[in-house]
Amino acid sequence: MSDIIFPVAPTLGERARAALGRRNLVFVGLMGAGKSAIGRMTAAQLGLPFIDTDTEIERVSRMTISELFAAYGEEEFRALETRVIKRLLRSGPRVVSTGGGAFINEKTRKQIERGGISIWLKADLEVLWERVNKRDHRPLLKTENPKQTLENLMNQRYPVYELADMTVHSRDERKETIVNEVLEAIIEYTGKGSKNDE
Ligand SMILES: Nc1ncnc2c1ncn2[C@@H]1O[C@H](COP(=O)(O)OP(=O)(O)O)[C@@H](O)[C@H]1O
Ligand SMILES: O=C(O)C1=C[C@@H](OP(=O)(O)O)[C@@H](O)[C@H](O)C1
Ligand SMILES: [Mg+2]
Repeated sequence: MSDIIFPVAPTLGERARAALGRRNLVFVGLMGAGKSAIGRMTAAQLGLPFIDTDTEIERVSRMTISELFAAYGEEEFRALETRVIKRLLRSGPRVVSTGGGAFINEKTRKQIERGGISIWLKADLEVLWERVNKRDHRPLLKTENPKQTLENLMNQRYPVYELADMTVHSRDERKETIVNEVLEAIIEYTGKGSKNDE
């Protein structure tokens, strides 16, 4: 008796992986948007390696982000961030989650534009605040009024994040739902004849 082979429809992750091709996927957005968490889960669905640029910076410098800011200041941190991201994007494909300020730095943004496709996780102030409020490892929020600081950063940065190739609304929903929306966004974006098409 011959075996009957049933065709199996590719999963959403497999379809998005095929659409991405050799390109890197780069998460951008404000602190608390979910870049690190959603990036890691997206990489698992795509079957690609994941790297968080803050984790990589901490590994190479053997210091925490807070220690780096305290010892060398934001400018030095940005210079290190630019170098690390440039190196990470040279090879791939992988999923890269950046720190919130990376895409705002023009040099880093150009590298991201050349080295991959970018996705902005866009979130409202209340959602961001609820999430960042729980931890105190973000040096830029060690101010008198961190919620106001976050709002100021939103006003300054949202026009720049708008330049990302894709946008997904990060909100009070299960992380799996957001990951699925990211995968759908990749399929839609690449299907439209995106830049760096393969
Ligand atoms: N959709 C979500 N629902 C609930 N919590 C989330 C969601 N997305 C992210 N988080 C949580 O919010 C916090 C901040 O997320 P994180 O990935 O560190 O953000 P970022 O890297 O953008 O600063 C983490 O504790 C993360 O688990
Ligand atoms: O917004 C920023 O300038 C920063 C965001 C942080 O990363 P997350 O966005 O992952 O919190 C981290 O890179 C650093 O504290 C600076
Ligand atoms: Mg992060």
